[in-house]
This record gives sequence, structure tokens and C-alpha cells, in this order.
Amino acid sequence: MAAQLESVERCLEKHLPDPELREVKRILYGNEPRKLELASAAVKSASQHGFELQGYGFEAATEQLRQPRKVRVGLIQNRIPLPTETAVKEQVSALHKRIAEMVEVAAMCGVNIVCFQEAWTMPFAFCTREKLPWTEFAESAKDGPTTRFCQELARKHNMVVVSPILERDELHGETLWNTAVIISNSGTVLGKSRKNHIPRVGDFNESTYYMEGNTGHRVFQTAFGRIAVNICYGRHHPLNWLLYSLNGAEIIFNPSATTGELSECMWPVEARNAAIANHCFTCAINRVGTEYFKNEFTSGDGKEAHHEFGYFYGSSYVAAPDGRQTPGLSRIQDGLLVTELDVNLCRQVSDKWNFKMTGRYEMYAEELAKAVQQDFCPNIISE
Ligand SMILES: NC(=O)NCCC(=O)O
Repeated sequence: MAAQLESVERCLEKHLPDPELREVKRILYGNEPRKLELASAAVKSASQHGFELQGYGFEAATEQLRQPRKVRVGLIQNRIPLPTETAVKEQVSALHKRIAEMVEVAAMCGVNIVCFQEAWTMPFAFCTREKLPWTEFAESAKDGPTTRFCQELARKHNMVVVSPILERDELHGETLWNTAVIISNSGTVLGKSRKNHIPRVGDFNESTYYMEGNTGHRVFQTAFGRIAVNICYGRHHPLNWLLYSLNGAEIIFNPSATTGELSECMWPVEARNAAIANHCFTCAINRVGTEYFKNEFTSGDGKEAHHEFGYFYGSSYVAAPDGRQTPGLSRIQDGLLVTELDVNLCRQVSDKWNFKMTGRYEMYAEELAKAVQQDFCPNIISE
């Protein structure tokens, strides 16, 4: 049943009369961002290729000394096109083909920076705890087939590409990592950012495959703004967002893979709260659909063994520093969300709310430094 609901917003639109609908949306999401006029060729192509296309714009106030700094970001969510038992190479090429179609439409919509979902070149097979064939999806971040494919996309469309993959690091004992590769619009690999926090919840058995990332909280200066990537489970950690923001990120992408029962009520809150708390834009992306695995696995909870992870509910969205957010993409369909951001809004909201100024970072740093010591004594006063 839950998988059938297309989206919360569409449900509200269907059932609420107009004046109430506007008020409910304002209370839940803030004043709705402007709808973007997207090229009719893009709308047609999206419909021909069977994916949803939505476009929104967040404006900032006009300033005297700074020009508006408008950037279009594209968030892509998708199902895996082939069954998980198909040969590895075929699955990867089918995903490359699907993403190329969707990026083509993003280009028609003037997208400057595109980001794909977590581990986009593969099924989210980490629930199985099996090594083969899943580790065969791992590739070099520097010059693996997927990075080369993304470099072509970047050059062709003059677009920054954020490509979250399963990385095999040949320089360091062929180790595996959950990594986002950032490719500049020139086609150069700008660098990579690894997932800092590995989940140990439900069927997310990712620690069987890779360790916590060691690239810290890098921020990438692109032609279109300073960006960072907080991969999936990192969105539950406010300090993780904070550190990207302290390093100057204006837009933080959160490529994810997460399922309904586990996290759907947290999803609309976390990236949005991070945008508010850190005076930046956040872009949350989740995959879509159910992925079936041939061999059953258990969740260590005494329940029946099963073949499926649960339902990946899509619902990708962008949140702005003033607390507004776009409606989510569909829960059931592939989609491209195009959002125009005026990055000047980050400083404008910061000047209004002053969280960076009023944050007591020295005090937190001092107390955190004590809290991580072996001899830490919690500061509890009792009678
Ligand atoms: N991919 C991943 O880290 N998922 C963990 C579950 C969640 O964070 O919702």
C-alpha cells in the first residue's frame, strides 16, 4: 500500500480545497518556490523516456554590491533498470544509458551541477553481505569506466557532475570505499569525497564492504559555487553537515539510498534542517523502487529471511537556507528535479538569523574535547 502513494504533496493537492491547501503548504514547506518554465523539448523528452520532470526556483533579494549568483542544480533519482542477477557489465551499461538520457534533459533545462543517487552504478546490494558479484561493481574514482563516462557528460554539457560510486582504491591495497567523485564542467576530476558514517541499522550492512571515509569535510570550488557531498547516513549527523558548512559549502548534496519503514518520516526533516542550521542549500536524493536479491538474507531480528531490502521511496528535494523546500519528486517514479538557486540567499539568511555568529563553537569544541576523553565525567548536577 505505502508504495502506491505517489507523493505527500500530490495527495494534499488531490484532497484539500485550494485556500486550505495553500495554507497547509505554507506551514509545512514555507512559501512555495517559483515554478520554473522548462523548455518544451525537455518536458517532451522526459515524458518520452518515462520520468518525472519538475522545476523550481529560489530567489534572493537584490543586493547593491553583488550580482545574483544563480545556479541550476539537477537531482536525479532512478530505479535499477535490470534485475540484480543480470551480468555486472550489462547492469552498469544499462544504468549509464538511463543516466545519459536523464542528463540530456537536465542539459536542456540549463542544469549546471547534476548529482546522482548513492552508489548509482549498482543495486544497493549491501543488505546481502555477499561479496561477489557486488564488489565487482567497484571502480577507480580517478579513471574507472563510470568516471570516464561522467567526464564525457561534463564536457558535452558544460556541467559539474557529482557521481557517487562504490570506489576501489588501487593505490591503497584495492580497498573499497563509498565515494562521490566530483567532476568539473571542464571534464577534469576535481576530487572525491568519501562517506564519513557507515550505517549499522536494519539491512544496511555496509560495514561488511567499506570503512568510514578518510577524506574529512572537503568542499569543492566549482565554476558554479562551492559544493560538498554528505553521503546518505551522514545526514543523521548534524556535526557532519556543520563541518562541510564551516569549510564554506554553499550547496551540500546528500545522495542516499534509504527505505520506507526505516526512515521515511525522518527524510523530509533532516536535509531541510541542515539547510536552516547551516545557512546553505541542501539537496537530498533517494533511489526508487524495490530491489530483489536471489539469495535470502536475514536482518538479525528474529524475523523471516527475505529477498528485498524494503521500498526505496524517491522523494528527492532541495531545501533552502530560509527553511523553504521544493515539493519532493515522486515516491514511485524515476525523476529529475531542476532547481534554480540564487546562492546569495545563503549570506542573506546568515545575516538575518546569525547562526554562525551566535553558535558557541569554542564552547562546543572545548566540551567535545572533554567528552571524547576516556576519563570524561558527564556534567550532571544533582542534589
Ligand atoms: N545508504 C545508507 O547509508 N542508508 C542508511 C539508512 C538511512 O540512513 O536512512
